[in-house]
Amino acid sequence: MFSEELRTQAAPIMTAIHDHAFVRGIADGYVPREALIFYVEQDFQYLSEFIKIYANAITKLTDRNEMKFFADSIDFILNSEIHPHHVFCEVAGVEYERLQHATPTPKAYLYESHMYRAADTGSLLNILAAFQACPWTYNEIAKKQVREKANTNDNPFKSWIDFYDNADDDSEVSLSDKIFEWIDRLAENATTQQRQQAKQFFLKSCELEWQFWEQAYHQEDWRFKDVLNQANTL
Ligand SMILES: Cc1ncc(CO)c(N)n1
Repeated sequence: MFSEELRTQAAPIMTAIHDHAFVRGIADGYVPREALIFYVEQDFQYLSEFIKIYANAITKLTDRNEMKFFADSIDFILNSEIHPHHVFCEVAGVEYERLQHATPTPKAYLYESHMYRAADTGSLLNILAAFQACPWTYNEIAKKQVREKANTNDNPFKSWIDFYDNADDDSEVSLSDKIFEWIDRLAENATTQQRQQAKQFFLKSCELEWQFWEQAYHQEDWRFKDVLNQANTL
């Protein structure tokens, strides 16, 4: 199965994500305030781009069920995925509304551009492969932390963990499993070269997920951020 190959090859990246200080911090109930704020600022922008890319993907579809999948995903980001952001804001003691105006950092910009590049190929397999790192890695993080019983009542991130553990709780099959099934169906009719290209999109997205935690943890920004900000006000 193609999706099994994807998971196996991404395993070292997934392990590094589980072990990342930010992700461990969620399990342990402590993440530095600056890291939480930086994450929410960047993730807010990232998810807005995601909505646009999903909307764009709909234009490549003819099947109503497939359209519904992307429409539901947009709805999920707009109406549900604000919850985990609120959890981080509450722990950091900042208002969410204050964190919605950031300039995407180099790594976030790279990840967003990578998604657009996948969408530009016009191949649904590439688009799904590039997107899949997003629900897959978060669901894996949450499932592992639930197995480790990290979601205790005294963990301030309990409801973040529970959210991504049950991100799709109206069904037995998780959202990321459904996407892997869809990827497998498309891969059956793809050439070896097309599968390789999709794999590159998936694996790079997995690394970019790791990079996203990393840049937030260390607040890695543009070296000349003041130049960018100044140019905005002129
Ligand atoms: C960067 C990133 N990846 C995945 C998710 C989960 O949807 C998220 N909120 N942000």
